[in-house]
Amino acid sequence: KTHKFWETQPVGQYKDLGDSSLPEGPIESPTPIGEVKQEPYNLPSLYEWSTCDIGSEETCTEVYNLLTNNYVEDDENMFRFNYSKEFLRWALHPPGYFKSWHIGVRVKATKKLVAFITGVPAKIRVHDEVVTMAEINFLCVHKRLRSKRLAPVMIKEVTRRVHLENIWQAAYTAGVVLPTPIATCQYWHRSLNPKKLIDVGFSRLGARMTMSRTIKLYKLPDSTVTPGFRKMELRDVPAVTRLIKNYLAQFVVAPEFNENDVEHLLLPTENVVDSYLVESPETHEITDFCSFYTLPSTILGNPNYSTLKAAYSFYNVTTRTPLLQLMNDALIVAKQKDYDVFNALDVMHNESFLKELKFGPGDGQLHYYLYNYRIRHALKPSELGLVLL
Ligand SMILES: COc1cccc(CC(=N)NC(=O)c2cccnc2OC2CCNCC2)c1
Repeated sequence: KTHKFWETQPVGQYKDLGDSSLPEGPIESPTPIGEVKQEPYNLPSLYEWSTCDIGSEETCTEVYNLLTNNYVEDDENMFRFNYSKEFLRWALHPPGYFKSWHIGVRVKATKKLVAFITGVPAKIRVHDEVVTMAEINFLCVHKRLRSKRLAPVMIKEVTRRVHLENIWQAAYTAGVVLPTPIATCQYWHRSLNPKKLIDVGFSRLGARMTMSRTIKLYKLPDSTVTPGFRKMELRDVPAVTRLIKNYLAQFVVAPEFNENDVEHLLLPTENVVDSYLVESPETHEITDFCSFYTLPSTILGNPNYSTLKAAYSFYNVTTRTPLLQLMNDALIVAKQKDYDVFNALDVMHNESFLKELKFGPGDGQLHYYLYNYRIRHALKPSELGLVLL
């Protein structure tokens, strides 16, 4: 497949594959700040750039509506991600965020928001190099404006604005293969409400399986089993930060979290992110942690249901409790909170529980990418300690 745009960018190129003489690390050197293009890239004449203040209720609603109607769908176009407004405010306002990296495209004549792309700053370690990067997300072009080549100019514009803050690398994911993935992950789903999942076509009744047998197969206990398992609270931030920093150190690519990051990203926020920990009843030491974020999907064209309530595995750490048992408690809590499905990628140590906890493989893959940073060999998913929203 020809990638007219990506062949012009500082990313691993197919022609470089196998050329182990190329060093790991930045592909291009930083541009002297005075030489970074000061003015925005040109858009087609009908459109204009519009920095979006997600903190504004009106603008957040415009972004929400654009994504709700035009963002990523599954391969069979049966579901579309339906990020909530509170999720968008949370995802786009991490410590140190730049409003200028929340970029919209509007129709000049009507001011209608028709496209969007975002970046947020994050410290990502690659092997033992900690690099400040932009995490790029929410690239969305209105369905009616597809194949007008808007995406390349939006990617160049967010790159320009990231460069203006003296940041030269980025991380992003996509369901499509571009030059060149640093890792390719499989996604898995654990049914919590199998009857609804089958009704809406997310799952199919197994061969030689009845509906009642299927409901029984996925049944979970009413309450969690690990002694000391409880919701994370503000007072837990220092201990959880220590726990997660130590745990993520084992992966080749992983975020470097400080206490501010942990407080923002992992402290429970209603309908956005849930996190639990195990506090030893004897020593009161915090030994384990699990978390998931809430990303519903609109169900396209089903008469009985409009929304799929999905939990996405986020960061999970064990030092005492078996990961299998901790994750089963996460499933139990998600079921208690009426989620229909619990999704996970095969990153970190997730592979060790997926099959045993009755996850089924999804029908797609999620590819991870770094911009302007070469990694000599693609990573196994188990070497990846980074979960993007
Ligand atoms: C069930 O509704 C869907 C609506 C749109 C797309 C997909 C399939 C899909 N593309 N799933 C994932 O990318 C995925 C599957 C498991 C875990 N995380 C995921 O993606 C996350 C991380 C990347 N940004 C989107 C959310 C499913």
